[in-house]
Amino acid sequence: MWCWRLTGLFNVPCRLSRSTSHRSAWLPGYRKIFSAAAARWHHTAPESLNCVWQLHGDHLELRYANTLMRFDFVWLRDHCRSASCYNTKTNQRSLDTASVDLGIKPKAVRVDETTLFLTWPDGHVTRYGLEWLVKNSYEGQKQQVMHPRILWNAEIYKQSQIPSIDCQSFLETDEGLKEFLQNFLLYGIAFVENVTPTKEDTEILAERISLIRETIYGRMWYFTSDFSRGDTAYTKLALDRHTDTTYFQEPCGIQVFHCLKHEGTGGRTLLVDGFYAADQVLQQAPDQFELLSKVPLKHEYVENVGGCHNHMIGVGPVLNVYPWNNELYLIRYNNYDRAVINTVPYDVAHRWYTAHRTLTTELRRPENELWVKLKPGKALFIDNWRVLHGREAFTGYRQLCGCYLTRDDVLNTARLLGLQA
Ligand SMILES: C[N+](C)(C)CCCC[C@H](N)C(=O)O
Ligand SMILES: O=C(O)CCC(=O)C(=O)O
Ligand SMILES: [Fe+2]
Repeated sequence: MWCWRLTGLFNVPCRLSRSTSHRSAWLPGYRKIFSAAAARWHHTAPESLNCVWQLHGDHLELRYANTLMRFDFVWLRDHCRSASCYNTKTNQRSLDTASVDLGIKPKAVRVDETTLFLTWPDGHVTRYGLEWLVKNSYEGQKQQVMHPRILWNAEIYKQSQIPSIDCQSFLETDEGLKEFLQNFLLYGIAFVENVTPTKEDTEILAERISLIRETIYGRMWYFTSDFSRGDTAYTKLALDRHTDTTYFQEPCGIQVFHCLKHEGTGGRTLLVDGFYAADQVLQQAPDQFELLSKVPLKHEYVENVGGCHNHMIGVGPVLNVYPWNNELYLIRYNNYDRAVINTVPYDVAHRWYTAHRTLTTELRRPENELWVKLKPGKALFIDNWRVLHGREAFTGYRQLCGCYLTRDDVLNTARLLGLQA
C-alpha cells in the first residue's frame, strides 16, 4: 500500500519563505478549545493580563503575545537554562537528557510579567523568559521563515536594481561584504565587480565568505570547451537550466563563476529562480508540489573520459521543504544527470512526470529567465540550492573559472555579520 500523503505530524498549510510578514492564522478549532478552557486559566498580575497558562495532564499551555503555545514537560525540563543544566560559555547543554524521567511533571508553576518559573519534583527550578518561549516554541517557529527571501522573475529582479559590489569594498570592508551577502540571501545571486580576471583573485573572493568545497572537479576549477572531462559543460553546446552536483548526497551550496576570457559569440548565462517557479506550482497545484517534495529520485554522474573515472549517486526529491513550516530550502533539478527512476511504482512515476512537467513549464517561461553575459572582472555567486543556471551555445575560445563553496560556511559568515540566514 503506497501512501504519498503527509503523516499529519506536521500538518501545516503549505507555505514558501517569501517574507517575514507572511503569517499564518490559527486554526479556528484551536481557538475554540482555548476559550472553553479559559475559566480555569491562571493569569499573571492584573497589569500583565497578556500571559495566561494552564497545566494539563501531559503538557503546559501558555498564551503570551498572541501566541498559544503547548509545551511537553520533558521538553521544559530538557531546555532548562540554569547553570547546572546549560553552559552559557560554550552554549552547550550539560544536562543529561536521558536521565530525565519521561513522566516528569512540574510540582509548581508561576508566571510573572516576564518569566515562567517551574519547580520540579526534586526541587530544581527552571526559569524561561516569555519572549524566549515565543521565539523558541513550535507554535512560534512555524509562523516564521528560516530564510527570508525575495522570489523573482526577470522583471522583479531588474526592477530591484541590485548593485554589484565593488571588489575592494567586498574584500576590505564589513559593510561591503554584508551588503553582498544580504543580496545573495534575498535573491540567490550576487555579483562582485572589478575583480582581477585570474583564478587566484577569484579564489581570494571565495575565501572571503566561505570555505571552498573541493570536489571531483578540483578545488578551484578552470574550464574551456576542450572536453577534458566527460560532461557537456566542457563543450560549446547550450545547457538548459539546471542545478549542479544533483548527484551528490548534499549538492554543493554555492557556485562561483568568473569568465576570464571569451573571444567569440553567444555563451550568455541563464539564471532562473527555482523557488519562484516552485511557488507557482504550489499556487496552481499544491498536490503536485507535494509530490515533487516527497518522491525520492536518484541523480548520477558516470564519467570515463581520459584518466577521469567517477561514479556519483545522490538521492533526494526535487523540492526539499522543512516539514514544520513547509518552507522550501533546496531544489534539485538537472534533467541531464537525473538517473533511472526506480524508487516509485509506475502510477506514482506517472504522477511525478505530470508534476515535473508543471514545474518545467514554469522554469521555462521566458519572463522567468534572466540572461547575463559574464565578462572578465565580474564574478557571479549562485545559490545552487535555489537558482538554476544554464548557458547559450557559443563559438570561439571561452575560459571560465570558479569553485563551489560549502553552504554552512557562507551562512555562518552572514550570521556573524548580523544577518538572518
Ligand atoms: C562547474 N564545473 C565545470 C566544474 C562542473 C560542471 C558539472 C556539470 C554537471 N553536469 C553538473 O551539473 O553537476
Ligand atoms: O559554461 C557555463 O557558462 C556554465 C556551464 C555549467 O553549467 C557549469 O559549469 O556548471
Ligand atoms: Fe552547471
